[in-house]
Amino acid sequence: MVLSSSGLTTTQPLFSFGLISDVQYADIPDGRSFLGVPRYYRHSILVLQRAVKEWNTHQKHKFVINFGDIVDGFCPKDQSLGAVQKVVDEFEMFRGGPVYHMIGNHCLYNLPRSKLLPLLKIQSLDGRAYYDFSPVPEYRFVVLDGYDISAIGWPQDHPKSLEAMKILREKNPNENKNSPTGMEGLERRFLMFNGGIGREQMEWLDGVLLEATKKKQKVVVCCHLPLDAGAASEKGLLWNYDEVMNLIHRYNCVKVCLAGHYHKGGYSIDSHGIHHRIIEAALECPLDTNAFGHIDAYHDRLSLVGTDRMKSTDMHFYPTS
Ligand SMILES: Nc1ccn([C@@H]2O[C@H](COP(=O)(O)OP(=O)(O)OC[C@H](O)CO)[C@@H](O)[C@H]2O)c(=O)n1
Repeated sequence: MVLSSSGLTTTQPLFSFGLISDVQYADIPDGRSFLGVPRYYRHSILVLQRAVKEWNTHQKHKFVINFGDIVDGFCPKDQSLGAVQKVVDEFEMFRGGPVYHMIGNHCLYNLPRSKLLPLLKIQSLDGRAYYDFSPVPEYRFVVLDGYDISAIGWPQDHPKSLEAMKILREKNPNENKNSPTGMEGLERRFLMFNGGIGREQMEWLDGVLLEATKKKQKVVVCCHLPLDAGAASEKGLLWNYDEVMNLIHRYNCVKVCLAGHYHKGGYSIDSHGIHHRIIEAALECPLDTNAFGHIDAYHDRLSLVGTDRMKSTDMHFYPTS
């Protein structure tokens, strides 16, 4: 406990970290999404620069998490490598500790995993992009690879690509597999710009949650793709979000799931008391507006302190026996 400037006692967080999502930078003029929402491709890197400056000013953040889609799919392909490097370099200006990246669909429109993962410093075998880390003994972060089973990012004849195309052919009747036309409700998630978690990653997740439970750690699950329909459009959900959540619900250790992809942002608490917070996109910030923030982590809650378009959210953990 410390005394605040108002004279009230406050509890110090165990640790803090910065967060930002969907920078989707490209050196191209402003444009719009498929559905007509304005996108500010050049301004988004300025949002990131302001974020890093603020995180450095705080001098308390232990690390930063980038929730994916570092560069936009409209980035001219001969500029992809340079554009990703340019955004990574901006993240590297963070002085407090490591920056943890995850991959999104727009990253994969630009570069194959073999080029992308080293640039994002995601150490992996065979192109896998899932990992975990524990910044303090009380907490564990799990970063999922939502494009493990995906029709983008793997060579066309790769087993994971073939598995993804099979799912899309079975689930999506449209010729354009990015289109949800004629699909109903939650089935609308079976779009090519989404993906799924494969069996091996599910087994790995099971092992991490078991170990975290034994160590009495609180777990924060991070994925580019949202895991709860209450917090995002069904068109943005992980294909097998239901299987992943069924696994997570078998344990009591996961307290919060954080994601990007659904640019508007969102928030829900699911039937097991797990908080789902979707992070507002930096890409959709008009001139001189921002969408970044930081999270203060306590024993009993995560408190997201957002800037501008990123809403602040207090996530108190559901009591477990
Ligand atoms: N009905 C649609 C929607 C999109 N597309 C094409 O799919 C590609 C990806 O779309 P985009 O909106 O850029 O994807 P984001 O990751 O930025 O956003 C995801 C959603 O917001 C999730 O809720 C792009 O080439 C679109 O033109 C399409 O063909 N048909």
